[in-house]
Amino acid sequence: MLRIYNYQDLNTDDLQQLVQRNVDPANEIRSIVETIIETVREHGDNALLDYAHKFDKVKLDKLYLDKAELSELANALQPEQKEALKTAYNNIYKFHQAQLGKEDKIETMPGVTCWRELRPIEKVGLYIPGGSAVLPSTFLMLGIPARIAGCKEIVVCSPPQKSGKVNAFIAYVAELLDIDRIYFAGGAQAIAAMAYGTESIAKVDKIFGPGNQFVTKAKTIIQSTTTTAIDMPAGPSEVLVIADETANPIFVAADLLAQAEHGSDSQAVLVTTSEQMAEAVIVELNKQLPVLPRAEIAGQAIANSYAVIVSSLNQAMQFSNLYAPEHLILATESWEQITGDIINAGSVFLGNLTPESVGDYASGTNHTLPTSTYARAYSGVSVDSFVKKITFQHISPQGIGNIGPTVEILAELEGLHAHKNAVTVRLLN
Ligand SMILES: NC(=O)c1ccc[n+]([C@@H]2O[C@H](COP(=O)([O-])OP(=O)(O)OC[C@H]3O[C@@H](n4cnc5c(N)ncnc54)[C@H](O)[C@@H]3O)[C@@H](O)[C@H]2O)c1
Ligand SMILES: N[C@H](CO)Cc1c[nH]c[nH+]1
Ligand SMILES: [Zn+2]
Repeated sequence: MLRIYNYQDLNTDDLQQLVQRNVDPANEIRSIVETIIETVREHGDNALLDYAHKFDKVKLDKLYLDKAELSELANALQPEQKEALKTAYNNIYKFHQAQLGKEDKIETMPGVTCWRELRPIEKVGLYIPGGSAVLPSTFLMLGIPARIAGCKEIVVCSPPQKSGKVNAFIAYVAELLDIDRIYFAGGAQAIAAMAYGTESIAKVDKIFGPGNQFVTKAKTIIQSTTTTAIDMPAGPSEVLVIADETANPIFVAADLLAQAEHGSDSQAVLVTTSEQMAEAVIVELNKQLPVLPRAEIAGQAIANSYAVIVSSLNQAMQFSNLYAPEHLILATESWEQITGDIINAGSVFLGNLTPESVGDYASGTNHTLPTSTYARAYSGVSVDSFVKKITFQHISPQGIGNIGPTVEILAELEGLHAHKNAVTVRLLN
């Protein structure tokens, strides 16, 4: 069950150690992933077929499903299941569509005009996890902003299921998003295939999507070794709940377990101003955990998690900013007083009636979020992730007279005379 720490007993080193997660000290995962990447690079589709057999225990006779096959699979859904996916689709679409705001042109000096225009990234690769649970919600979270941005080519990879197919929910989302094919490739091999290209799978410009430690390590490796970019490291799920005496321990325990059930390497942290709250949450965890179908996985994640007792909500926020959680829940009626102090978090859930699960599925925000302290520097996926913002400038006859002398002096002080001359010739002619 949850280990309990007292914030006041922790020194700086203890705190640094406590907030570390998913470390790969002996580089075991790195070395497995490097071998997989090299093998896919050399052997292309054949390597993908072999890895599907080795890791997913599926003997594939082909590497993808096309539109007609997906459509047939999607027929198996019940009307209420389709409705739920459509509601999620509509909310996510609405929230992301609003991110496409147009920027004004700025005249920095008379006759000197600068502005930015969006252009979609042409070829994008979406990774939809499917190891311990198949996540059609992730397909919505990646496919909707890709479509809104206007990406031309969308490659989708997901691990093959035992049936040798994808599940009907994934197939239906493919229909909603008008996707032509889904490739059967999971783990590091899928990331390598999209970064290098294979006989079947096109090389893409940027790879998106969450995944386990193999997927996340592969993304960080290909980011530094190929010309393919990535959205961010979005690894094993995590949540940090800040709770005071106004929180409901039943809700808090349920929220901790919701992320714990993703995987044994997930983490669910409670930071509370009240020792009684910590005890009440542990009582609730003991009630709720054993009846979960994924109790074993969730139990392992809870065993890797902990609670921290703090003296105030401000101290709670200090710890949370250091931890930089993927998901931050403010289980307090005073949430409005502390939201301004949030510095590092992927996505935030305010008050006692806002479960993290709404963001996972259907409120509209994106659930592909930075983990493992990367929320200190990265944002979650949005339409911005799928576009480039290209800067433009135009100089009028009046503008060259205004800006030219400044550039001549700056070029001269850097000793770059050809730069200076490109201005001078315009001023003189
Ligand atoms: N941060 C986010 O935004 C976010 C969102 C959704 C899910 N997630 C996380 O995504 C993860 C999904 O993980 P998953 O495992 O269910 O699915 P996954 O699709 O990420 O990984 C499955 C693949 O891992 C590979 N694999 C498994 N064992 C291996 C081994 N021993 N060696 C090499 N490769 C191996 C296999 O190829 C398999 O196809 C979870 O940790 C979940 O918490 C994170
Ligand atoms: N909580 C996950 C992100 O860490 C997203 C997800 C998908 N389905 C359920 N949850
Ligand atoms: Zn979740």
